[in-house]
Parts: sequence; C-alpha cells; structure tokens
Amino acid sequence: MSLPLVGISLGDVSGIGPEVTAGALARPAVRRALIPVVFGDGPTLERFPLFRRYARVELAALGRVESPTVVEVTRLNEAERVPGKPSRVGGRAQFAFITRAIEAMREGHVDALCTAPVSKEQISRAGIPFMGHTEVLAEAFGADVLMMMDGPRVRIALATNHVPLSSLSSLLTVEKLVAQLKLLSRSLEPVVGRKPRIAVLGLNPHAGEGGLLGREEVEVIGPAIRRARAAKVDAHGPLPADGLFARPDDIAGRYDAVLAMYHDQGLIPAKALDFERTVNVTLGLPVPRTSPDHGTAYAIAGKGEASCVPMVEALLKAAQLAAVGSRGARPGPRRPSPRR
Ligand SMILES: NC(=O)c1ccc[n+]([C@@H]2O[C@H](COP(=O)([O-])OP(=O)(O)OC[C@H]3O[C@@H](n4cnc5c(N)ncnc54)[C@H](O)[C@@H]3O)[C@@H](O)[C@H]2O)c1
Ligand SMILES: N[C@H](C(=O)O)[C@H](O)COP(=O)(O)O
Repeated sequence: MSLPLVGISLGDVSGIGPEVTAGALARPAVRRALIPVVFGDGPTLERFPLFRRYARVELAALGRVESPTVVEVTRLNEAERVPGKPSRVGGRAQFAFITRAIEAMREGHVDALCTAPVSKEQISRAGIPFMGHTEVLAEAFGADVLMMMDGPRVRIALATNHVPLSSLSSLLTVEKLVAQLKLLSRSLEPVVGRKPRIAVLGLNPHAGEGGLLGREEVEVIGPAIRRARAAKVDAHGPLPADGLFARPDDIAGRYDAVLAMYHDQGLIPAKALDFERTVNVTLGLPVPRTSPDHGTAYAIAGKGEASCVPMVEALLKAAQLAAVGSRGARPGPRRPSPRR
C-alpha cells in the first residue's frame, strides 16, 4: 500500500515550527508512516541537512510525487527569518505556506495536511485578517468545522474557537450546538464503533446552577442537548466543567468526547493533561488536517530546546486519518504511543 502524502505548512519561520518539523521528519516512525510535502521557505529549510535530500518542485508540478518533497513558497532574507524575532515579512510568509498547502489539498495533491504553528498576531500585523487555521480552512472549503483536541486521555471539541469571551453568549445558539453535536457524533462513530457518548459542558460556573448563575444552560445548551438527543446523538449535560475535569481519569470510561463551550475551557485541560501527545484535529473537512497543540514558542526558538514529539504525534495522526481513507477527518482510535 502506498504511503499517504502529508502536506506540511512550515509555520512561522521565527518560531519552533521549522526545527520541530525537521526533528519529527527524521524519526523512523514518521518516515515509515508518510511521505512529506513541505510548503515553506527555501533558506530556512536549507538550515537542516534533512531537507537537502528532498526533491524541489513547483506547486503546478506537484502531481502525485512519490518522495519527500519541498514546495519553496518563499526565499526570505536572513533578517526575515531569525529564530525568536518575528517579522512582518515572516507573517506574510507563514500565511502563504498555508494558502499554498490549501491549494494542494483542493487539487488532490496531498492526502492530509499537518500545520506547524503560526502566530495569529504576526499574520495580522502583516495586514492579513487571520483568526486561526481552523477558520481559514472552514472558509476555504465552505465547511462547518469543529476544532478537537485529541489526546490520549480525553478528546475535547470546542463550540467556539478564537473569539473574545465577551461575545460568547451571542455566539452560542441552539442551531449551531445541535449541528456541532451531530458533526462530532458522526465523526467519532466509526472510531468508537457505536454512537459516541458526548459530555456537553455548561458555560457558567456550576453549569448555571439552575439559572442562578447564568441562563445559557437553561435557554440554549440544555435545549440543544435535548434536540440533539432526539436526532440520536448520545449527548449529556450541561455539565459543570470543573467537576468533569476534577477526575480526568474517569472521563474516558464515561464519555468518548467532551464539547466545551469556549477555547480555554477546553484547551486548558487538554494541554494540562498531555501537552506532548494532544493533537489538534479539524473535523468536518474533506481532507484531514492536524496540528501540534503548541504555538510558536519564540522564547526557545533556535535553541534546540523544543520537543518535536507533538509534531510527531500530529504527523502520525494525519497519516493515520489519511490512511483509513477518512476523508471526513475522523480521529483515530485510542492507541498506545508507538515505539520510536
Ligand atoms: N497550531 C498553531 O498554529 C498554534 C497553536 C497554539 C498557539 N499558536 C500561536 O503561538 C503563539 C504563542 O502562543 P503561546 O505562547 O500561547 O503558546 P506556545 O505553545 O507557543 O507556548 C506555551 C509554552 O509551551 C512551551 N512550548 C511550546 N511548544 C513547545 C515544544 N514543542 N517543546 C517544548 N516547549 C514548548 C513554550 O516555550 C511556552 O513556555 C501565539 O501567537 C498563538 O497564536 C499557534
Ligand atoms: N487554539 C489552538 C491552540 O491553542 O492550540 C491554536 O490556536 C491553533 O488553532 P488553529 O488550529 O485554528 O490555528
């Protein structure tokens, strides 16, 4: 069986993206699982001996490449790619890597996408409106998507992503929550082999305490759960977030996934439980997309301190999703970490 082609956008050249990508692609487990196609900056990649062995092609000539390949999107000057010192030009470049990788996804040149971390702030400073990969991919594919952190102990999806906390109440609607619960349920069903049990968190302290501490649970989240259940989604809640995460080891036995209402409510426990092995998966796309759960980490960029394990996990997950032909971005089954 041929290995899946996994497109990799290199992320911010001043962050840890290039070094964790190089480190991960050097791992035998990754080499055995996929053929990488890296969308990035020529001179940045040339810093790593690994990439000198890669074929270089233009996007138009990508076709069905059969060996590790680089699509050189930019050739940045030295001052524009200093580790730890992000630049405006670097901001534009990281967005260009994503755009080029999305074109390759659309044209069927890659079987999955794994994105190295970008800086939303630097891309925005370069004059490009950008909230996150998830939002850009949703727009590019005209799809309703869900960000899901897939960790060894718990899967946590988000009802809202990169939005100000002050807007949460108006963004949570019964219709959107029902659609998200259906997407989560249908994405996980082939993985768990039955209707997944989904825990739905409340928005307010103590899930609103019966309306005393907020009305969203009574007026929006509760009705959405009931409507989703009527549509055969095995959803439960609204549950108090602190209570659920107080006993994280009990979650896997009771629920297959958690739907959190906002970014930090879901990502703090996901990252705290396992920062290295939690993978960001975008559900709802025609081509699977993954990312490590970390960011650009400027303070350690170029110092050899960054762990490439999160990138290894994100690449293996992308390959796994592509290999099962899960064009609906199904997350993979729970598995022990492979020996590397
Ligand atoms: N996938 C993505 O594109 C993505 C994900 C998260 C954050 N971000 C962006 O990254 C930027 C910085 O975000 P942040 O500071 O909140 O988070 P961060 O993940 O960059 O850093 C958080 C902490 O974890 C450490 N860290 C991160 N990755 C590590 C690794 N591989 N090995 C060892 N230590 C590591 C950092 O040094 C820091 O102490 C922001 O602009 C944010 O938008 C991007
Ligand atoms: N919310 C993610 C995290 O903190 O890990 C991160 O910002 C990446 O989001 P995108 O995949 O949408 O870029």
